[in-house]
Amino acid sequence: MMVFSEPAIEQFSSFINCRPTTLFPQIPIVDLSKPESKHLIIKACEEFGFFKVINHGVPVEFISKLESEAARFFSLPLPEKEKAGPPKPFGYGNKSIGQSGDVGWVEYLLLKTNQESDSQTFGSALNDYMSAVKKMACEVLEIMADGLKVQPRNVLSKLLMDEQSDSVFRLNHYPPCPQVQPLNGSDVIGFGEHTDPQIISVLRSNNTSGLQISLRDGSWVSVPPDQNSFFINVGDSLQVMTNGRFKSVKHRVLTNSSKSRLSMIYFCGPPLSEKIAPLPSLMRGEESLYKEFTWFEYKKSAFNSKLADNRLMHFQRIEAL
Ligand SMILES: C=C1C[C@]23C[C@@]1(O)CC[C@H]2[C@@]12CC[C@H](O)[C@@](C)(C(=O)O1)[C@H]2[C@@H]3C(=O)O
Ligand SMILES: O=C(O)CCC(=O)C(=O)O
Ligand SMILES: [Fe+2]
Repeated sequence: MMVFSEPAIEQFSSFINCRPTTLFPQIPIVDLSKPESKHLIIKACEEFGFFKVINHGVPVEFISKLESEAARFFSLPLPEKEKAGPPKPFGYGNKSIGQSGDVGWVEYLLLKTNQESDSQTFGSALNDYMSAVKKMACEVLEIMADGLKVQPRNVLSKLLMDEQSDSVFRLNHYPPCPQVQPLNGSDVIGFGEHTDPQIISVLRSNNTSGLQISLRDGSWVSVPPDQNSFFINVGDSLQVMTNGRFKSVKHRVLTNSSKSRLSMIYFCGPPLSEKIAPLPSLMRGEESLYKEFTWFEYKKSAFNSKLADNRLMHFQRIEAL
């Protein structure tokens, strides 16, 4: 059972007034089985830093098995869930996100990706799902490299394939938040606005709405949920690797008044020692917009920041501003 009680919502400070919500019907859809996918991916990353993937090859039974295991986990009594340990860096958390005081109407589980899980809770469902999603993420990154005309085509995907890859997996559960209506139509924040620090994030959710992305003009649009597809976010690291040609997408989750949302996200990170810098073949004589740094340095700084902070700001070259 979820631990959020009625009085808790009154103390809960994360409300925003953001109605009416605009839908995002023009969301780019990339069919991975089609040759034009490379052009569509580049256009989507340049325009939105976000797109939806169909014909992804992740077996539907892997998805539904993990979804039902996750739903079972989140329905356990709190002391059972807390046996997963606090989310510092891996474990179960609720309401509190990160170490800098952010809160959301969410409970979650943060998990390692680079070692076979012997989880009693999830059995083989976790490994099956993560392996299939990692394979699909590599395919997306290879098609992206083709679209960018950078070689070798595994220049990005090899960072995920590396044994030391610092990827993270996250299960988020947003219980229904029925108290929303009386509060003057305000929305309760499930997960506050932020960009993801990694290369790309691969998100799958059940059919409950809530995810919003920010467009280049600063407006927020709601992403219609689609449980049969995956959504890809451009992260800060890919912004740097493309020297700002792609921008990491600002996104957030608002709670739903009647349905719970369950999302599973694979955050594709490089090894800690990896230098995050623009890909040389993308730099036609231009200067890097960013200082040199490793993923370890970026992650350390990111994990000390607030969710909504512009984390890349500290790594921009002043001369290039
Ligand atoms: C407030 C925070 C939570 C976060 C670490 C941070 O200090 C800033 C980035 C946040 C984020 C967003 C994407 C992923 O959900 C996440 C696991 C990550 O890598 O960066 C979270 C971090 C977290 O929840 O610990
Ligand atoms: O749960 C979601 O749908 C998105 C959450 C998110 O953006 C994150 O965990 O970084
Ligand atoms: Fe995110």
